[in-house]
Amino acid sequence: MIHSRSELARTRRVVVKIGSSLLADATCGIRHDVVDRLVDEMAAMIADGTEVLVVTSGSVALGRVCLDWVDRELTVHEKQAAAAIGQPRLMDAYGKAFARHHRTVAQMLLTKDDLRHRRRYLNASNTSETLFAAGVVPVVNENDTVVVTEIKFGDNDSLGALVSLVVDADLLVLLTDVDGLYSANPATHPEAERIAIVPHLDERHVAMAGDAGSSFGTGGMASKLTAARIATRGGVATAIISGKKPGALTRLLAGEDEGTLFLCGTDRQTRRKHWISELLRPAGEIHIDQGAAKAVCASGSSLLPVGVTAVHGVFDKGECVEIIGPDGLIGRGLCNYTAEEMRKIMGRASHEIEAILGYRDFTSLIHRDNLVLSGIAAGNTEPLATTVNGGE
Ligand SMILES: Nc1ncnc2c1ncn2[C@@H]1O[C@H](COP(=O)(O)OP(=O)(O)O)[C@@H](O)[C@H]1O
Ligand SMILES: N[C@@H](CCC(=O)OP(=O)(O)O)C(=O)O
Repeated sequence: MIHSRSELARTRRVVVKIGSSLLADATCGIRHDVVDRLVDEMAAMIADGTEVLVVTSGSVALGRVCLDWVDRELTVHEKQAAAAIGQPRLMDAYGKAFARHHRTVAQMLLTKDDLRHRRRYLNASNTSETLFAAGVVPVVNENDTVVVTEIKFGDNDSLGALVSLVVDADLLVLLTDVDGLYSANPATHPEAERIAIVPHLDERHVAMAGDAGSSFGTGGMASKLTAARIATRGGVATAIISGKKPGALTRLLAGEDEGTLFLCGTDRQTRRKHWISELLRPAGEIHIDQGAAKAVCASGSSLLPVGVTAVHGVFDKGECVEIIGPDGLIGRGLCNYTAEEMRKIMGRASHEIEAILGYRDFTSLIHRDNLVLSGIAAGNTEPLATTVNGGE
């Protein structure tokens, strides 16, 4: 895990997210000069032994330029159509730019829904491992043509953060048109100052973030901070740097003072727990009494039926539920029994499960390996992340 700038020189695997504001030009479409320059830097990093995965934006922006749909708001379907036009152009640009360095690129189009399913999450992970092993550069974007509101990533910053967890990167770099987080939006506050290092991302930093600076960007600085929080909590340091400054990426990885570096929290969750806390949508609630809350929070125990006072919702085995204690949300976890079964065994001792249900696969309702405490229950002040980018 990276805890200082000097450790960046040891980066083994990096996810580089490139924003639309860098790649798209309202008159000529894709900025080949920018793609070529960034690819040159990434190819040099790969040659030095660092594995690179690119998360790229720009398909919608490029499609808009192509269709001359630049000066108006687009409907969701128009954005999807624009993405279908822009995406092959993007891949063509990366393919040609990396080919100059004798590198092959591979396209991976993902949706958040893909990553919610454990098997698909692991498939995405295995595919990228295979590509890394073959020396190929994976280029990821959201699968814009198939997403609808409930499965859409807030933006590609969050996609970059989630992908950095999927591939177990050491570093996520968000390349944009500004060289880091400033004390206020520099587009409107020229006196704002760059924040060089953020040891612990908190509400003060969120309050500094404003909207997108260009007509092609989405989410602005706020979405980059959401991404930094997701990644750093999962043990992936995150940097926001300017993609407009030649050599900035190279200097960052050499440990020099570029952009803003967000250090990893000390409370790294396992990848599985991070998947539970960041990606899954709770299907119900389990209410527990004080004794169970204490066992789960203070002793890290599995949740047993004896401490459960109520079960709300309809859910299957393996689904994610929220755990509510007498003082509020405690955490979330994956269920070993269905909601209907849980209602039958709640308040009862584990040895009674078989007599009540006719079988007993587990003594607990939620095993501690599948249970993630919320910030306060876990002993820190950050609230539990329930959704990416506050959406859904
Ligand atoms: N506190 C801040 N510090 C730096 N940039 C900020 C801040 N608040 C808002 N911004 C804006 O965020 C923009 C970058 O976000 P965005 O346009 O969505 O980029 P991208 O397309 O690269 O994802 C910057 O151009 C800047 O105007
Ligand atoms: N998947 C979309 C990403 C849109 C997006 O998040 O843009 P940005 O804020 O520039 O990273 C596209 O390729 O246009």
